[in-house]
Amino acid sequence: MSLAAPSSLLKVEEIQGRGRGMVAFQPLKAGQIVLKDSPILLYSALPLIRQSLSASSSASTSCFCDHCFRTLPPFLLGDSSSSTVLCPNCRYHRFCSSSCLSKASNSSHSSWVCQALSSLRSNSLLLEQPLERQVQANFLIAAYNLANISPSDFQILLSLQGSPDDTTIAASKFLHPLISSLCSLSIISPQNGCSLELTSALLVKDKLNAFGIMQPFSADDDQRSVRAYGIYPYASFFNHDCLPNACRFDYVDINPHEDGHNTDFIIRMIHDVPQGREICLSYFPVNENYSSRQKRLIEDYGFSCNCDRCNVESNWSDNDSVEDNAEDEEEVMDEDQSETMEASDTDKHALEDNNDFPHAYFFLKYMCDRTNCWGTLAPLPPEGDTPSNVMECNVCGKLKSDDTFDVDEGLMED
Ligand SMILES: C[S@@+](CC[C@H](N)C(=O)[O-])C[C@H]1O[C@@H](n2cnc3c(N)ncnc32)[C@H](O)[C@@H]1O
Repeated sequence: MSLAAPSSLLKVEEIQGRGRGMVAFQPLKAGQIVLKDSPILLYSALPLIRQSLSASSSASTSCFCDHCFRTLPPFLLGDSSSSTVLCPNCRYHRFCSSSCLSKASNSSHSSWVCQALSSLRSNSLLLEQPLERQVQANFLIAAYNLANISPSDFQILLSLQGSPDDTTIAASKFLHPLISSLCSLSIISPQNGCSLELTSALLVKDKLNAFGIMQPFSADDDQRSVRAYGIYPYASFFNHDCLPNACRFDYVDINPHEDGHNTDFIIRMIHDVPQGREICLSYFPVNENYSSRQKRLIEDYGFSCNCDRCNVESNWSDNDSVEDNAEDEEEVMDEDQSETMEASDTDKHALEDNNDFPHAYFFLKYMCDRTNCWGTLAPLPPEGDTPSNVMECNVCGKLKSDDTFDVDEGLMED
């Protein structure tokens, strides 16, 4: 199944050596929103049996809504003032409202999912497995459920990039017998069957295409964990670049409660690009060094990166970090250079010939400087033809003006 073009701004094209990718269909402006996407499938990144939030037996059984993944307030048994609701069947999964429970009962927490997850929670073989295997089980339950509740979305999932490799085949050899023994899997997915091959194919689609929906940013926590994973049908066409020209924003826990779009993504341009240029995201924070990026890209996504930045950094010693080099560059950059860097990325290439670290401008201008954040900054959307000079961090949400002075956040709320 092929998806229609996601918007008039982008088209999906075959890119040599990279499969499909997203290409600018017209010149794009810094801050411009080029895509809004909603997940076709979401699943929890937590272990099958979650730790309680406190040692008390009356403590919460989970800390996110099991449908929209909004953060839930602590839940005390017997507290009738709590607006959160438990699934009346399993009494385990919790939802932020009766409306979310009702939506979930017809979709993400169907009676099949409810029974399947309950049986997995009593499977000692699976509970002894590492977290990754348990989360893959969560995914497979969600994916086979999708086959039943939305066959067209299931076909979209199957059409995403990825063919099974040794790792996913090994995982499916363990998981497939477990999942296929669950109550009437053949009823849930009649037209697709439930073969070992299908389970392997699903696992690799997930591995290469799922986006992590992170815990809220906290300056005290340098290891933000993932609360859930989602499959986004259009956003999964973006290829990776270690110097991205667009970045992903989500407004989890911020989007209005009722609208059902808590986990939607917005992709915004970091800077101007001309028509025909490929639009790429970075699949992880841009501060990682060359060897750790290459390792992640090979292990998690099955390719080695040969982007401009990797070509430069492959010659650095292992101890060099972008921060060290960016600081060195900051000292030598004069006013004229800074202005050049605000211009289009055609100008960027002019800078490249002269520096050991031609991409220093990116880290100075587009990397958030808040402790433990490592987010990327993109301008707010332009108003008409007028570009915004306010940059927003896609991790901590900090707003700052393009000339690096913090913006009064009260003023920004209007
Ligand atoms: C989320 S998908 C991106 C879209 C994908 N190219 C497609 O055809 O659907 C991720 C996969 O795209 C490919 N890919 C992404 N960025 C790449 C890059 N910079 N160089 C080579 N392959 C890349 C890898 O196969 C990766 O596992």
